[in-house]
Amino acid sequence: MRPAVVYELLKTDKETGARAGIIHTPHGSFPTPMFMPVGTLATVKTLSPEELKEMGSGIILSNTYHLWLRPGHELIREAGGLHKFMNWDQPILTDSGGFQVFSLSKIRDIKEEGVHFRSHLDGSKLFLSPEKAIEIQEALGSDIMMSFDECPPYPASREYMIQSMARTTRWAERGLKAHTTMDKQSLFGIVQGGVYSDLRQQHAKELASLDFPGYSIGGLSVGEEKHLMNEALEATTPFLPADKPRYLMGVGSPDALIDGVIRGIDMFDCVLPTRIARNGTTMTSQGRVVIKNAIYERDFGPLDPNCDCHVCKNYSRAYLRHLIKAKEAFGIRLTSYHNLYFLIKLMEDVREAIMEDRLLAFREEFFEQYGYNKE
Ligand SMILES: CNc1nc2cc3c(=O)[nH]c(N)nc3c(CC[C@H]3O[C@@H](OC)[C@H](OC)[C@@H]3OC)c2[nH]1
Repeated sequence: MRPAVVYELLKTDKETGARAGIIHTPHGSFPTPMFMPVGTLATVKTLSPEELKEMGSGIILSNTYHLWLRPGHELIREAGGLHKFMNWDQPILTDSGGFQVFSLSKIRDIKEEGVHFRSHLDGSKLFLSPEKAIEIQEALGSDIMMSFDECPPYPASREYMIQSMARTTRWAERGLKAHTTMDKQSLFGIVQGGVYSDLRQQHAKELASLDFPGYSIGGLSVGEEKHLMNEALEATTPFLPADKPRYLMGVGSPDALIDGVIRGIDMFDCVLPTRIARNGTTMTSQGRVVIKNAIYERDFGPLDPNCDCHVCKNYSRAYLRHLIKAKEAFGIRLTSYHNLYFLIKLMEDVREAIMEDRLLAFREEFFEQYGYNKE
């Protein structure tokens, strides 16, 4: 079966094994490494599809769990699918809902057939399974779908992890069977294993043998220390096929993105840039700027003098500070736009460094400028 998602590897950085490539999907192609804006409820909060295209966002995310509960996947199917519903004609990636069940709903009961839980909206009884997660994502018309998995709580014992991984593999196989109703495959397997390197390697090999068109690395960015995430990646990516994309779920901050690319990751998502933007915290080439800080009251310069986004070219720190303190919606739009632009541009700069075999030098310089080395 020809997969709908095809990875084209263009270059591997000589020093690190980091990759530059292109991912082709039914709704178009995008360059990697790529940061993917999160649009949980079928909108990247406060920003329009036109603005997302303008900033270079090649693909956005939406969330199966949330859209299933509200407005419902059948409604979106009747609307002609998620692309039409939200007026986004480029690639969309959706999660399987597993993570949200475990992170949002209090009462849940995990069984072999799936997870019984209550809606976090109205407490109604719900049931999510590998087959149901495929049905919802196909109704949405997602270009890249996630297998239904368990993202175990952190920390989890080895015994729990071994049982959970085995069930996640069985669920992944059920998803592959349920998914062939589409004429092409666009389902990613999700590698678990917590912070146990041997389990990470084992699960990567297990899922690699199922020949998915792409692989997500789950179970991370759940509170573990940065070095444990990096070690988990080092135990995982070498055992995933080099000709398939790797997506690190829920990551993240500028340093974690660069360190993930160095360890063979191609795709990232995180709510961080839009979440911190809502209280006026921004990412700039000189590190974080918390715009509500009084030092910016009469700072009529750009948010980031090294950024060429329309926010940094047209608005001052003093104006942004005024809007955020006044809780003006336009202020949140501007900080959200800039933060997403910053991470998408960072991935473009990283991609260029890979093409020129100078990623470690880039990392050194970026960390210095951003102020990471001061920590
Ligand atoms: C923050 N740290 C983090 N670690 C994660 C680990 C997993 C995991 O092991 N399995 C699954 N299935 N999902 C995970 C997710 C959720 C990503 C989604 O969560 C949504 O963002 C909150 C977004 O939905 C638009 C995104 O869609 C792919 C994680 N998020």
